[in-house]
Amino acid sequence: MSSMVPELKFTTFTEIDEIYSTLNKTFRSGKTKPVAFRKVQILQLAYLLQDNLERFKEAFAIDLGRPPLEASFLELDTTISDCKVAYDRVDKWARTEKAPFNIKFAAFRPVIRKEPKGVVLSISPFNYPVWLSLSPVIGAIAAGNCVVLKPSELAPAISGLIAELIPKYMDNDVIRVVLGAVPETSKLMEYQWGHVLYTGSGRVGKIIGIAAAKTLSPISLELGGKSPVVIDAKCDFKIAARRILWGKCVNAGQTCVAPDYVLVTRSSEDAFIKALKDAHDEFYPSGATTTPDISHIISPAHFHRLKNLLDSTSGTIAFGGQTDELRKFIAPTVVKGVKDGDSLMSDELFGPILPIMPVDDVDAAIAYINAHDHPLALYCFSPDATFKNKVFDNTQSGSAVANDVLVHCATDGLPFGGIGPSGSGYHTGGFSFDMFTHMRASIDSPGWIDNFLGARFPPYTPGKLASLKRLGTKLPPRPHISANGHGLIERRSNTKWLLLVVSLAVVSIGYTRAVEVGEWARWLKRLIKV
Ligand SMILES: NC(=O)c1ccc[n+]([C@@H]2O[C@H](COP(=O)([O-])OP(=O)(O)OC[C@H]3O[C@@H](n4cnc5c(N)ncnc54)[C@H](O)[C@@H]3O)[C@@H](O)[C@H]2O)c1
Ligand SMILES: CC1=C(/C=C/C(C)=C/C=C/C(C)=C/C=C/C=C(C)/C=C/C=C(C)/C=C/C=C(\C)C=O)C(C)(C)CCC1
Repeated sequence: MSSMVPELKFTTFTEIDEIYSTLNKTFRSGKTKPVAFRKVQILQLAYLLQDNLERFKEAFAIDLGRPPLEASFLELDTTISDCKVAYDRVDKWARTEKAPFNIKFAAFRPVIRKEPKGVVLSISPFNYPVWLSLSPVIGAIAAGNCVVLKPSELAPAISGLIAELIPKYMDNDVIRVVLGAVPETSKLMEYQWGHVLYTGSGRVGKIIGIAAAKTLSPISLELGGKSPVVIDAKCDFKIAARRILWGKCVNAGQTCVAPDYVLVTRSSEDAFIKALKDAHDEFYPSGATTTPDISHIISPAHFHRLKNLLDSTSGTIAFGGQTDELRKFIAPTVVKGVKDGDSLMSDELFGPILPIMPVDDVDAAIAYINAHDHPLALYCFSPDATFKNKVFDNTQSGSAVANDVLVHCATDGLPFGGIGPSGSGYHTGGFSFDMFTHMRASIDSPGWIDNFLGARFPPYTPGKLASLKRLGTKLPPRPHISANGHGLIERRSNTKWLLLVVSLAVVSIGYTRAVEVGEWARWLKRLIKV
């Protein structure tokens, strides 16, 4: 490890106890409540990154062999941008919100107070060790919480750097980093938390979910899965191939929303693979095995997992396939003719291997997707709105992305999250703020309301019941259910309102006329007198 990168020293259990108790004390003191305090912390976090870009890039190279461009574009810039968005919008996010106007309840002056949940915990994975560690911290701080961050032990250079810099830039009584692996995370999960955000594999997600249930800590799970790509034979293969190959090769495929596999019609399989090969040769003109533009696999265990999957496939390697155990390197590899049940189709790949599964048509592609867990992302490349709608309307996934990959994660204003086995809960921007915020319902009831609501008090009488019934809800007309089971909602008749408007118009015109006639009559009278 470079001399600039600190050694990873795991946090002891005694220190974890102290951290939990200090942060709870801080939260109870109300220190994190003023929005101005939160904004200072958010800005400090942005400068933590901006002042140390070179150290972070170096740490990325150590942990993941990550090319500096990918480190900047995908993580450092994205996280700084998240800080700026939160800094600019937190005043608005944190503002007490009025409930939608409803004449029945208006007198209560109902509002939603945006309150922090308390001391929250974020457990992050190795693959995007800056963005997935610090972006949730931004949301948690913006929402006025105290935070414990547990970054991944598999990315020791980045996690160590974060642990070194957080105390230098941020309030140590409000945010702390716990370094460690399974024992330290298990210890953390013994406490009750205002909220737990877990980002990582579904396997560990289950363990964390069970632990959170024991203390009734609310939890969001950001998990993974196999994100499919559906290719329409009519799409521009050159554009589709470049984008898909980029999404597969970025961070050596170790991206939760990486395109996992491609579903393409049989007749287009070869043409699409040719487009992928052209993109590959354009990206890596002197070959993929020597390029500095591909990250390495995080650990020997993951390298061997991927190599075993590749060795056991029944598909044919169209290109790539080179591996180097010493460098934990796997070349971008496209495997053609992959069938359901293949080793490459069993689990999320999380590596630079792209299986191509030929299908008869788009219906077969949809059927395959629906027979498996809802993915974190579903990609569809097509110029045709009918094709895209067919794919998206008949499937479920965390996100539905047409004609690109990955960039939706960083698209301002969109929630990022899975569905079912790919996760629950949403983060980034205002969605992170909401995740770490308690929406505290609040009303202030005036005394005079009992003139209308006094009937709620015992002794209960038929008269009181009838008067409360008058306040009840009036439903629209009952829907007509047709033979095929579909319901038809009858349009509510507007005659009543029309009659009211017409009568008002008649009365006001009549009145004006009457006034005018009166004026004329007075004028005539005066004339006759003269
Ligand atoms: N949905 C998302 O936003 C998202 C983002 C990135 C990664 N992921 C998923 O994360 C996975 C890869 O990341 P990973 O390998 O670092 O995940 P992981 O589940 O192995 O580890 C994540 C975190 O959990 C901790 N952990 C591991 N085992 C534990 C245990 N038994 N008990 C308690 N804590 C434990 C680790 O220390 C780490 O901090 C992939 O499945 C990927 O799809 C999801
Ligand atoms: C330049 C001008 C203009 C155009 C601007 C445009 C078109 C800007 C487009 C920017 C885009 C598309 C940026 C995309 C960024 C995508 C990123 C950073 C993706 C990040 C993905 C991540 C972090 C994935 C993470 C996955 C994880 C964590 C899973 O494990 C105009 C046209 C506006 C005019 C002015 C000039």
